Amino acid sequence: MSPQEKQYDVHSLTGQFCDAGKELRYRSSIQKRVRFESRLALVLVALVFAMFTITDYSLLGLSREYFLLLTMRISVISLCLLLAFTLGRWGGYSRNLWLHGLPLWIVATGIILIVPLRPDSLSTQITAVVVAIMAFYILIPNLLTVAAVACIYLSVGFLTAAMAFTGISPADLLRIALLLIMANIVGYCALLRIEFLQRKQFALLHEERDQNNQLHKEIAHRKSLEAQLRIVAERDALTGLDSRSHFMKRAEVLLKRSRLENAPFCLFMIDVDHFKSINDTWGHTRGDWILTKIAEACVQSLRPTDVIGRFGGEEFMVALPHTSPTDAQIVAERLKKNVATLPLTEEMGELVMSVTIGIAVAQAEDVDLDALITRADKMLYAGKHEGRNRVMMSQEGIA
Ligand SMILES: Nc1nc2c(ncn2[C@@H]2O[C@H](COP(=O)(O)OP(=O)(O)OP(=O)(O)O)[C@@H](O)[C@H]2O)c(=O)[nH]1
Repeated sequence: MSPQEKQYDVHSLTGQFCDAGKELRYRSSIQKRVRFESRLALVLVALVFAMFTITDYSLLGLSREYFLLLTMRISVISLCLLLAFTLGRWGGYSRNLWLHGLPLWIVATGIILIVPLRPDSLSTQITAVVVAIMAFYILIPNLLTVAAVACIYLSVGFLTAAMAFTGISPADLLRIALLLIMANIVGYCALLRIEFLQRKQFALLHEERDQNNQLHKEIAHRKSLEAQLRIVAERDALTGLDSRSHFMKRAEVLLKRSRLENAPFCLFMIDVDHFKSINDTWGHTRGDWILTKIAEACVQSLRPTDVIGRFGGEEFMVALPHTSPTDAQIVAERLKKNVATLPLTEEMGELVMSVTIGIAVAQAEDVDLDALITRADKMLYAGKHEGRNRVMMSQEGIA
């Protein structure tokens, strides 16, 4: 038996889960229904008890025995109704079990007390006891153990009262005892079966729920993994800018949209000047830090609608939709200036960073980014050639 199945194992004699925690959870889950059914059963018992005052009257008339019986019946009825009210307020089925068992003891005592008061109607009372045993097991919700103990009390009490007050023969007493034993066995087996089936149903429901929860957890885990993978694929790990492939995808979309809208579009190719000497002088870690600072300066120089990515090494690219060549020139100059005024660490002293920017302006025949990149790269190369720290714009495409 797997550990999962073991938790839902039901005891073959008590009809309860072997696992105490599971048993408590089960009882809590049926608490509301049990309360309702118990209260309903108590009201019905009170009604049945009340109805028998009519037969008492027809048998005894307004005699002393009748009034004694009436007092007993009124006590039982009042207690039943009081318990119905109490169960509605405090009848938790996981903790206050005794409150659910109490009505059985009160009704059983009431039935036993009828024997000395109406000793001549024993046959009717035997029927009432058998019916009560069945009702205790099946109609009034209780644990099997609670119902069984109450039924044994009723049976033994009734037999004792019959022996003491009715002058019944030992053979008849034995016959009644056998009848009550039979009633108890049938009631016990019926309730055991009901308890077993209800708990199995509960177990199945919970197993299914557990599996669903597990599945939901796995789906959430996979989704978070996918999101992490997407971030890894779309973001440059050092600068947090778009990765090259993601930048290309986004820039292609922007270029296509600009063509459809007949709007201007520019592309920057940015390269940090003399970065090798930075690495050589200050080390790669400091070089990495400077790259992230330059990336930040670039982002701060752009509009939210512009898209920037790290092209590789110390090279960045920017796509500027809805940007005329004149505006692109202004943005590039601003970006260059922001990089030049970057605050660096004290130990770096007067070190000033610079970038060279090549700009390409989209033309009508540029169906994808390739031609634009080539032109921007050419301009970048020209800028490097002319001494770096400058903005160079391709004249192609400028009206
Ligand atoms: N710290 C750091 N350095 C990088 C990274 N990627 C590329 N580099 C370095 O950037 C330097 C680029 O050197 P070069 O291509 O010779 O260019 P440069 O020194 O910037 O000179 P110019 O571009 O001609 O002005 C190399 O030393 C690379 O190792 C990076 O992620 N971190």
